[in-house]
Amino acid sequence: MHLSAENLAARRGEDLIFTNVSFSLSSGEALILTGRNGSGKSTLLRVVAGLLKQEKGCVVFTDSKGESDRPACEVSHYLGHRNAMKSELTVAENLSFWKTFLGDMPGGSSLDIDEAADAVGLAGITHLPFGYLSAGQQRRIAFAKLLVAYRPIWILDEPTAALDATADRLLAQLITAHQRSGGIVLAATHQPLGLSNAREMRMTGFAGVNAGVWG
Ligand SMILES: Nc1ncnc2c1ncn2[C@@H]1O[C@H](COP(=O)(O)OP(=O)(O)OP(=O)(O)O)[C@@H](O)[C@H]1O
Repeated sequence: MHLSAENLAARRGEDLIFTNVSFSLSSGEALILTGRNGSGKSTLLRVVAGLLKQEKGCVVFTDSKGESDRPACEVSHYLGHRNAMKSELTVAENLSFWKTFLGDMPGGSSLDIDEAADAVGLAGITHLPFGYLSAGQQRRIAFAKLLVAYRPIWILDEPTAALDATADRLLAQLITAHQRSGGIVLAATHQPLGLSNAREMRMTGFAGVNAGVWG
């Protein structure tokens, strides 16, 4: 399995945010995007997740059979800045929705709702409305969404935002387990995630790009 990006460029509004961004990740690998605020980390993640159309370049996912006919967004979990949960619904209802909506892909397995809540250290509160949870608890449950439906690629934007040190370690363990089972991780962060098999790519925005590339 393989995820690659070739010469990506992206625009937000009128502004060109980056050009010529390439990477290549195989099963079990992680790429951590770092860089100052506004350098384009979220933009790159959104392009790979299929939420934003790139200006140039391409993203290619190749499955374990060597086939590249599925877009990366179809085989990815995307955890953005927002948690994508309904405040009025209980934790169990939110996770059940995502489990049913996303379903599993071939090649891996998922947890049931209680197992996923347990995996993020929040067993026993799945009956509560999501809106009652603290910011860190909400983030943990947003992470549990990744566990209730199998996707080989995890795209994570500031996954540790609002998390305490225990949750940081828990999340690193879950990411590591995903990598060990052959998964690929692409994450943006300002804090070290404590992953072992991870490379870093520092985003610089458009500032360092040579003039003239748009010829
Ligand atoms: N919808 C939009 N329209 C116009 N410009 C945008 C839009 N969204 C983001 N931008 C700009 O794109 C640039 C890159 O933003 P992006 O969110 O990718 O940065 P980032 O590296 O993730 O930053 P941070 O570390 O603050 O999360 C910023 O200058 C931002 O102002």
